Amino acid sequence: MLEFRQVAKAYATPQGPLEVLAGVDLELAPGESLALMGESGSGKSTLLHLAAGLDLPDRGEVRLAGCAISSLAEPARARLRRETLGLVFQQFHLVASLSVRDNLRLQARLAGRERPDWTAELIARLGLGGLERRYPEQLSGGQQQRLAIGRALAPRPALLLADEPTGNLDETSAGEVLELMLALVREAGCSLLMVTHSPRVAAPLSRCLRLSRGQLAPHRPAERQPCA
Ligand SMILES: Nc1ncnc2c1ncn2[C@@H]1O[C@H](COP(=O)(O)OP(=O)(O)OP(=O)(O)O)[C@@H](O)[C@H]1O
Repeated sequence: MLEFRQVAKAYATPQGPLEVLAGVDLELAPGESLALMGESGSGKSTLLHLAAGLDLPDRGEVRLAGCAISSLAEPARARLRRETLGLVFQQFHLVASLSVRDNLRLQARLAGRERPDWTAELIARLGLGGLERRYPEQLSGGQQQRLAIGRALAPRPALLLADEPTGNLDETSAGEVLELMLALVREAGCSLLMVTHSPRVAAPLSRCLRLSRGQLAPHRPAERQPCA
């Protein structure tokens, strides 16, 4: 589903190049869920952006759904992203001028996969029934985050990329939102790559890797190692 082959990425800084990924290999199988942990600044968001083709590696290759997304021009990357990926970030990036229902419909339509029955089911599953006509600013933080997750899943993507998807929520809402997201992902047979600082959030996923000094290594989140 997603493959990194010897991916390297550095940023130019006033102090010289900052090497964030130093030849990273990664393979995520269809339906697999992977938690990505690591200290602040270790490069987790960078890795996620490369996976989505929002940025390009300096060396190596990123393959998404069998396509070398890192070798495509931006219009083709954008198409592959629309057709294959759901993205959930800490900032919800909802369309403020569209209602709950239209936020969901827009995303599905952009991917050419609008299904009114699925939109209706999502609204119910997200606990947003009765709020379909509201605008994002008229929702609570937890409701906005559920909508952001629903919007990412509306086109039934093959892979969901999530960056601290419950980072802005209180513990109870975070637990509920996470449970809902994992259930929807499982039912859809969708793969999941999720960045998190929380061992509790990482624990239910099938695998956990830790990014440190530009390299990925297997990690056991339950042990609450220093990255938590
Ligand atoms: N555009 C950029 N230019 C220069 N440096 C950058 C740029 N983007 C990120 N960095 C640096 O690269 C490193 C990795 O950043 P990244 O955001 O990927 O880390 P992260 O693990 O996601 O951090 P956090 O957990 O705090 O969100 C950091 O040291 C950051 O300051």
